[in-house]
Amino acid sequence: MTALLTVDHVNKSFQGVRTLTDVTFDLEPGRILGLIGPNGAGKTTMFNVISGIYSADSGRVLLDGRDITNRSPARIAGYGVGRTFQVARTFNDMTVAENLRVALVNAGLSGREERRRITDMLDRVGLAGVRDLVVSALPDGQKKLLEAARAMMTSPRLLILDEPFGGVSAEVIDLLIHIIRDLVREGVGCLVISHDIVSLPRLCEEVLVLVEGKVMTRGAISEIRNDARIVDAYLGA
Ligand SMILES: Nc1ncnc2c1ncn2[C@@H]1O[C@H](COP(=O)(O)OP(=O)(O)OP(=O)(O)O)[C@@H](O)[C@H]1O
Repeated sequence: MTALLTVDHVNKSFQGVRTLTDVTFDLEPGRILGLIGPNGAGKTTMFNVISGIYSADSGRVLLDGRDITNRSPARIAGYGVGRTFQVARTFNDMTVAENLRVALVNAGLSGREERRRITDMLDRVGLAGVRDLVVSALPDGQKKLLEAARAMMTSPRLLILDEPFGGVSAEVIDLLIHIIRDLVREGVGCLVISHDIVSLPRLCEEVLVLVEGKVMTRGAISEIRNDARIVDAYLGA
C-alpha cells in the first residue's frame, strides 16, 4: 500500500544547531501514530516541516506519493493536511461558528452548504450550544476542541495534532478520542504529539520516539513502555 505520508531523511537546523537529523518514517491511511520524546526533541518542528510552516534543509515530505516539501502551509492544507497547535490558534474575537467558516473560505461552497457543514461539525464535537459565543469566552479545553473541529472541516486525509489533550477536561478528552478514532476508521491518517501517558495509549497503539532530533525507535506502546531508555526519555519531558 502507498504510504499516506512519507518523511524521508529530513534535516532541519536553526542558526547552525541541528534540530532534526535524518528523520525518516511513514504512515499508512487509517493509522494513528503517536510522536513522543522529551521537551526540545524536535516534535513540533517535525509538524511544522510537514505542514509547511518551516522549510526542510534537506529531505522530502510526500503525501500520497506527491512531493509537498517546502510548499506553503495553505497549499499543504489544500492537499489534505489538517493540523492543530500546542496552544490552540483560534480566532478569539470571532464566534465559534465563524471560526469553522474560516476553514471553508477556499472551498467554493454555497452559503447553504457551508451552513450545513458547520452545523454538522458543531453537532459532531458537541459545540452546537455555544455556536454564537465569542471564542474568548470559552475555556481553553473547548478552544482546543474547536481548533480540532476547524482542522477537520475540510475533510483532511492527514490530521496532525500537537498536544490535543493538554489542558482539556476528561470529558472532552473522551470526546476527542472518539471523534479521532471515527475519522481514522474512515481512512484518515493521524499523527499525534502527546505527553499524556494515560490518554495517548487510548488513542494509538504505535509510537515513534524522537530524541535530540533523531528517531530513536518506532513500535507498539506496550513494548516501548518496557524500554528503560524510552521511559527515561519520555518521562524526561
Ligand atoms: N523558529 C525557531 N528558531 C530557533 N530555534 C527553534 C525554532 N523552532 C524550534 N527551535 C528549536 O528546536 C528545538 C526543538 O523544538 P521543538 O519545539 O520542535 O521540540 P518539541 O519536541 O516539540 O518540544 P516540546 O515537547 O517542549 O514541545 C528546540 O531547541 C527549539 O528551541
